Amino acid sequence: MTAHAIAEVARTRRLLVALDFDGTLAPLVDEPMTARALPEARTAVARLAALPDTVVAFVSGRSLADLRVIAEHDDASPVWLSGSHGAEHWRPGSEGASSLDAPAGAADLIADAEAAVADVAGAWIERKSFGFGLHTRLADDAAASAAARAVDALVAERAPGWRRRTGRDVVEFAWRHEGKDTAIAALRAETGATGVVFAGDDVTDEDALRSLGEGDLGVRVGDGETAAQVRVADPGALALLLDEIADAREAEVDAREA
Ligand SMILES: O=P(O)(O)OC[C@H]1O[C@H](O[C@H]2O[C@H](CO)[C@@H](O)[C@H](O)[C@H]2O)[C@H](O)[C@@H](O)[C@@H]1O
Repeated sequence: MTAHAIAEVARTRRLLVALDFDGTLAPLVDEPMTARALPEARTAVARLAALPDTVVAFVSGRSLADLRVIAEHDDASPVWLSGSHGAEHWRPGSEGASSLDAPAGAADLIADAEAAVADVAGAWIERKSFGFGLHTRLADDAAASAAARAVDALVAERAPGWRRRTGRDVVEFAWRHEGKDTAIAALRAETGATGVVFAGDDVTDEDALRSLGEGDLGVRVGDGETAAQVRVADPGALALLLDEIADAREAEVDAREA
């Protein structure tokens, strides 16, 4: 099944390989800014991005600026970026500036969320381009629930229109409502892709996976319900799969040029 699906998508005229970052290219870690893609994932991404009619994009919930740091991404990179779940973009040759115009009261709300969890062991607030995330990876279950209740109550009262998303030991709140489906639609249109590979590990990645169509390939990394056709165990297994896609795509390019 997997080999057949890879062979099919690799034959498409113009291929977009869109990849979630945390938990997909990079193993999850306790301190978010220390996350890095596995070396073998970096190698596979570089192989794919160097091929003709093949575009690689990272589609992440991270703020764009943070994504560029952890992905060790610079202005010379051929890798396209969608950050903040599709609300921020960087394209090759662009400046990648985002308009962050926060709604009234956002700064006070985020400061109050920080104060609300300051004494909860293992809980902390990540400030993001369009809101914030409550992290509880290092909290026990009771503390994590208490922190979520406190923050949920604040947002319900002061910003009921903000989008709430759950992830791996994180609850995020954002005044922008784009999802990874939006990111895939924009990337598909801008790249002229005729086939898309998307891989992700988390609930938010399912927005992208559900948006895929005929001729595309969805990959779920790890456990959990999914709309993906293919599942791999972890980022190491995903790196191997990306290498297989690169092999198949190279063969396709060679055949076209012969
Ligand atoms: O869409 P992604 O690229 O998967 O980003 C989703 C969130 O990733 C980060 O949090 C997650 O990874 C951290 C580092 O491994 C981990 O400590 C945390 O428990 C995970 O939830 C990031 O901090 C969030 O802003 C992203 O939205």
